[in-house]
Amino acid sequence: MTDSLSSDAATGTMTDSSLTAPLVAVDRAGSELRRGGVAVIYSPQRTLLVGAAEAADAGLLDRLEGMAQASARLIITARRASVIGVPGDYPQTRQGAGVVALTIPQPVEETLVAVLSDPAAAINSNNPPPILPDGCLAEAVEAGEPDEAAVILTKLARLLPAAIVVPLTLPAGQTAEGWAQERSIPAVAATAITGYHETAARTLRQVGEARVPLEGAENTRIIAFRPADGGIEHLAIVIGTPEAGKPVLARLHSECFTGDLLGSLRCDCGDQLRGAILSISEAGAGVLLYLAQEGRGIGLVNKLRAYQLQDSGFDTLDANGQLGFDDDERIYQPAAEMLRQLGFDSVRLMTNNPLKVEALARHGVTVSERVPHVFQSNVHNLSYLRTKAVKGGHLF
Ligand SMILES: Nc1nc2c(ncn2[C@@H]2O[C@H](COP(=O)(O)OP(=O)(O)OP(=O)(O)O)[C@@H](O)[C@H]2O)c(=O)[nH]1
Ligand SMILES: [Zn+2]
Repeated sequence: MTDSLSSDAATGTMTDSSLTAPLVAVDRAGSELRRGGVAVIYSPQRTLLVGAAEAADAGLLDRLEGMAQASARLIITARRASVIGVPGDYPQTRQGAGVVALTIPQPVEETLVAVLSDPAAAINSNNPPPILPDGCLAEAVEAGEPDEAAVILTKLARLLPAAIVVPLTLPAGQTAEGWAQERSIPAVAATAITGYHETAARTLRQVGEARVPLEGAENTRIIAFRPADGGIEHLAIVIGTPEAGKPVLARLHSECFTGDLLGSLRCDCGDQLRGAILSISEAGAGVLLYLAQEGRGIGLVNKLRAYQLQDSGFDTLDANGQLGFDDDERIYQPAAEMLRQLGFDSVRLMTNNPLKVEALARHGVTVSERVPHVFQSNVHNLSYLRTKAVKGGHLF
């Protein structure tokens, strides 16, 4: 591999090994956290040894504090901090709210980590918010710090958004990467984590394509796009032959295992997916992007957790907040990149969600028209749809 940009002959896309290396480092560190292991996250100023709060049993906590010879702190999102009643001066918005570092009693106990980071543990512990023990200190973390990257890494790993971190004092002359390598621990730069989504989108390339006749849309091709770290693929479902140079009828559909595949009545996704395919087919041509961002970007497991919270009274947006997520964690750079590679720079977008229109425009795709995409509600999804309209600004 070379460090220079090179053109992929089959797709015309650009690949760059200097983009791939950080993606792979993020992927390795995230996998390690999912397995209950530790990773090193570094910036020019600070190096942290990190584990996922979700995996924090006594063994992991001992390992973190023992290896780093320092006290662990719990990093949670500002949204979770607000839910559990952490006092302090940190942003408490519903979107992109940053993270808070909690200094908690030493040695850090796994049950306290669970109660602070996991609403299910908090509910089961009969310990309703505010649940912060006396003497805990909360500190807002500056954007770009490795602590913030640690939480983003847990999100990328589709875990609860919370991390245990211990500062590392490196021996003179040793780099964070060198320290980690000696101990067979993955190391990743904080900037690689914070820039992951954008970099991954830039490296998407077409890796597979086939004709797949669908019910009601027989002239259909499916094209798979994969990022350079071998991460999860997004799919373009191209129906008919969209005319070049004219706005293409397009639907951005975020993966919903329960709705799309199982026909869950909790949401409207199944109807929207099949409805979009039929409408595009009836219109003659268009494209549906099937985006791998289940549960508005929080992953299937966290969506199931959110459903459980909804069954105890929280609406779809507040359930995300209880877990420490933003209302909507989705990103649309991959969609914009796929459209670009397919040769579409202007779309007639089938959506009720103004955020999708804004996001596509921000990523350089012209939305010439918003085409409403509304389906009949049912008794199970009525309040979900109402919340999206009243609190989420969806246009029904
Ligand atoms: N976190 C969370 N995700 C949900 C819930 N219900 C559905 N989803 C996810 O929401 C996404 C559905 O979004 P879309 O239909 O693409 O988008 P939308 O924001 O409703 O906008 P439209 O284009 O108008 O449909 C899928 O990823 C679902 O898995 C929920 O209660 N909580
Ligand atoms: Zn759904």
